[in-house]
Amino acid sequence: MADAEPSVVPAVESTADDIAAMRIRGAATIADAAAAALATQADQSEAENAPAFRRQLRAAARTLYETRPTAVSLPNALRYVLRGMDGDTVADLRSTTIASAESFQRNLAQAQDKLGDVGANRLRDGDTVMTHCHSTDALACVEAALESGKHLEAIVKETRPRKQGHITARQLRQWGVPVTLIVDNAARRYLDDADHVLVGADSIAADGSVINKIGTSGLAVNARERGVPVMVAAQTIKLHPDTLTGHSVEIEMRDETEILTDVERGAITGNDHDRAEERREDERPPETITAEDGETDVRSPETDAAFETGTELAVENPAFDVTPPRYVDAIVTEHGQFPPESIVTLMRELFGEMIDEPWEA
Ligand SMILES: O=P(O)(O)OC[C@H]1O[C@H](OP(=O)(O)O)[C@H](O)[C@@H]1O
Repeated sequence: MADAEPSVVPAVESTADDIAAMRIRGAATIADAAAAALATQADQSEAENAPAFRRQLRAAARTLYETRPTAVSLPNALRYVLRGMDGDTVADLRSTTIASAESFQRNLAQAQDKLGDVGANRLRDGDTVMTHCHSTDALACVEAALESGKHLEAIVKETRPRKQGHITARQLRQWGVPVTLIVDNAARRYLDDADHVLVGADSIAADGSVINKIGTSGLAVNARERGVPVMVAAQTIKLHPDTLTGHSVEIEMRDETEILTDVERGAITGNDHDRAEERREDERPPETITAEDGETDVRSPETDAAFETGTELAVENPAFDVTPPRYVDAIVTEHGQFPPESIVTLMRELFGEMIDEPWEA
């Protein structure tokens, strides 16, 4: 019989729920919360011996890992913390794991400050930046520029469906930056007023592709056409090590309810109660169909399809897209700025070729 999954402390479960529901969101913030949750697991573990402690920490990491698939900062955080777990006793394992989580969180904050200084050097006094979504790495560049005395203005894309642009607008206004909020579809029109497009990243692939909030790639293509440079602010925990060995980055598909309420769905389909899973079983075609001549047919994909016609509505809600490196001018990290095509050298230096998944061990 397989061993039961080790229990994880409630704080880990609630952090995982918050990440999945995007109450905790943003790649760096997710990484920070995941490291904190592992520290809490270590602190509150009641494991009786070292192997049991290790199993619990791995289970906690798996619980966090399975929340959202795209931002690589999450597995990179889990790897970092679990690599620091060291010792032969529960006491040693506890203290080293907590120290490792704290060290990760410190590095995260320092990296953001450093990349902010690098990014700020690209911004001139009087520039206008166009932003997409809400990125703490991107905002760190603006903050550093403001602190060095530069005056900036911002055109902030709303960023449907979750409107994280509103968070960006609020933060920029608190810093005294004049903000023009626009709907996503107005971006091309306002690019003529922008000196930079400034975005963050959830993952960066070895070829320099940038995986960021849905809408980034269209913005970058339009910016290239208008001659506006695109700057991606991404500390190195956003570099996706699996892409060094040919893996691609999974794009998260989120629930359609972020786009459509049930009432809106009903208005489109003409059906007030149109959720497929809620359709009453007696509305479905029978398993067998008796034709007028008495012949009996088994229900087929064709008859199912006919039933669906006119009632089903497909809604797709990808959370991220991929911007090819040719549309990106610079990736700004805590190690300096890189043309996207050369980011692979930094990835090799930081990660090597082989990547483990310590939560599976
Ligand atoms: O790490 P920082 O720069 O804060 O955020 C990076 C990215 O994380 C966000 O994803 P989501 O809102 O969690 O889906 C956005 O796509 C943002 O650009």
